[in-house]
Amino acid sequence: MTIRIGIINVSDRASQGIYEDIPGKAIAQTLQEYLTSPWEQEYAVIPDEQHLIEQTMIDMADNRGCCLIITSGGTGPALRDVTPEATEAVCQKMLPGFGELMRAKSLTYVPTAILSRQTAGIRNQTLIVNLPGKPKAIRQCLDAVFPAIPYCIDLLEGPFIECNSAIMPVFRPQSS
Ligand SMILES: Nc1ncnc2c1ncn2[C@@H]1O[C@H](COP(=O)(O)OP(=O)(O)OP(=O)(O)O)[C@@H](O)[C@H]1O
Ligand SMILES: Nc1nc2c(c(=O)[nH]1)N[C@H]1C(S)=C(S)[C@@H](COP(=O)(O)O)O[C@H]1N2
Repeated sequence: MTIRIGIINVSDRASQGIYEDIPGKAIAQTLQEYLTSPWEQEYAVIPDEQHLIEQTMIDMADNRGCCLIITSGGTGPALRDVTPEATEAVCQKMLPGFGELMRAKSLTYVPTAILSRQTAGIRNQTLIVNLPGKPKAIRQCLDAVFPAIPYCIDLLEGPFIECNSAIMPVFRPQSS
């Protein structure tokens, strides 16, 4: 089973070319370091438009076979920040522990971590995880939650993801 992972940078400015797409590239770079299994990426840089975010997530999950979609940006309190709303709209189940853990870890770096409403959820067999848009937040948040992601994808009957244990200590319960 091919491991296909979707990366979506939600940013008005990056999508207009005003910012370089640093967060999206940081996600791809981090996954490249973590995974020893071969994987392919689906990639998008889009503005903070809820309908477009939902359509991009649906396309990556339903048509392009992504077992995992990671978003960056649009999780804060600003008027145009709607990534968590889009995530909830396309998911059947939410996994609030992801947001709780990422905020807790992020709080050790910046007090404004509480401003992120980042969450995670499941659409059919696809796990969707939100990260904040700050480039530094990408690695900090992924390091916190990625140990549980391969097992989550096992439970969704997706592909078996193997990682470099020195860089990413994945945890799978013994009984699995
Ligand atoms: N390429 C980048 N270089 C430097 N900082 C960045 C970059 N992309 C994002 N950031 C930082 O992360 C923050 C959040 O970015 P994000 O794009 O999610 O939200 P934003 O500030 O609301 O941008 P926009 O209004 O364009 O959607 C930015 O305000 C900025 O401080
Ligand atoms: N690890 C980490 N988390 C972080 C930050 C950060 O710099 N590092 N910035 C916070 C800030 S300032 C905001 S406004 C929120 C939301 O960011 P977003 O709208 O770019 O998603 O993420 C928060 N979480």
